[in-house]
Amino acid sequence: MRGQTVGGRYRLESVLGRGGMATVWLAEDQLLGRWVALKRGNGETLNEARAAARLSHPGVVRVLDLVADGDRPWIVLEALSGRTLADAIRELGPLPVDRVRRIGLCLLDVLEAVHAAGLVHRDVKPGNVQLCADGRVVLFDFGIALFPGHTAEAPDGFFQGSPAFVSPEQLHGAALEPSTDLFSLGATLYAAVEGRSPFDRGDLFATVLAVSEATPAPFRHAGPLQPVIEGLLRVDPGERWTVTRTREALQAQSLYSGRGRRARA
Ligand SMILES: Nc1ncnc2c1ncn2[C@@H]1O[C@H](COP(=O)(O)OP(=O)(O)OP(=O)(O)O)[C@@H](O)[C@H]1O
Repeated sequence: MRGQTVGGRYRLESVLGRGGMATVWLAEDQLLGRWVALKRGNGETLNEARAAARLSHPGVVRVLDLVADGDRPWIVLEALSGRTLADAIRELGPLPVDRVRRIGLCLLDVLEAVHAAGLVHRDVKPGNVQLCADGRVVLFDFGIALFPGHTAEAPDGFFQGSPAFVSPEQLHGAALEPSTDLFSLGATLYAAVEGRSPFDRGDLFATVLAVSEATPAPFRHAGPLQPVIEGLLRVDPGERWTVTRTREALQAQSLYSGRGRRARA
């Protein structure tokens, strides 16, 4: 497909990444003379475009256009630099506690904006978080985001989400609140600081069981982040830490470690 022009305007240049459902291309917008990312459509495309388009936040991928070409739509997104958090974990192993704390604070801001817009993302995981070269931490892939008043039911009845990062209530098909994204944030921060998924047990049944009981693999590297992650990984959404509580805890730790650094300097 390289060299193909989509929608009479976007020339496909190279593959930026592949997900379970889609290949994302770097393309040149020949009208405006800039680089963009093009994601070939599937059943989720309209949902994804509409959800992300509701938001204007530096931590949310920008939707630039939606074009029809042949039998499928393509979604045109800002081209993000850097790599996904999943790639960073794969390449570097457990990330430093301070870095994960900063990533956590950025993602809390993003989720606050997502939830304030009435959306639930439902697919927060390291593979959907981009660590950009300019320091931005960006959440993308709003393909299964839930709009207010819509049920979580997949059109074809199949489960939607990534089993190792969804919340217990998402697994059980319960009504979803913003707190479901906070559980997934906890699993994402665990993966970043521990270098492995908290619940992935190699086979689907064991993974699903571990998520339902919210029993993460033992902590080894999280240090002061452990109680915060445990607060996010509460099975009961009513007991789970909120954005505000998590932010306060992470900010208090930043202040403390900042003082520590100054004291040592
Ligand atoms: N705007 C973007 N800029 C740069 N790279 C991107 C962008 N959007 C996606 N990618 C890359 O493409 C890959 C696949 O994208 P995405 O996760 O949206 O596809 P998907 O098939 O919906 O994923 P999933 O496996 O979660 O269903 C990502 O992992 C990322 O590396």
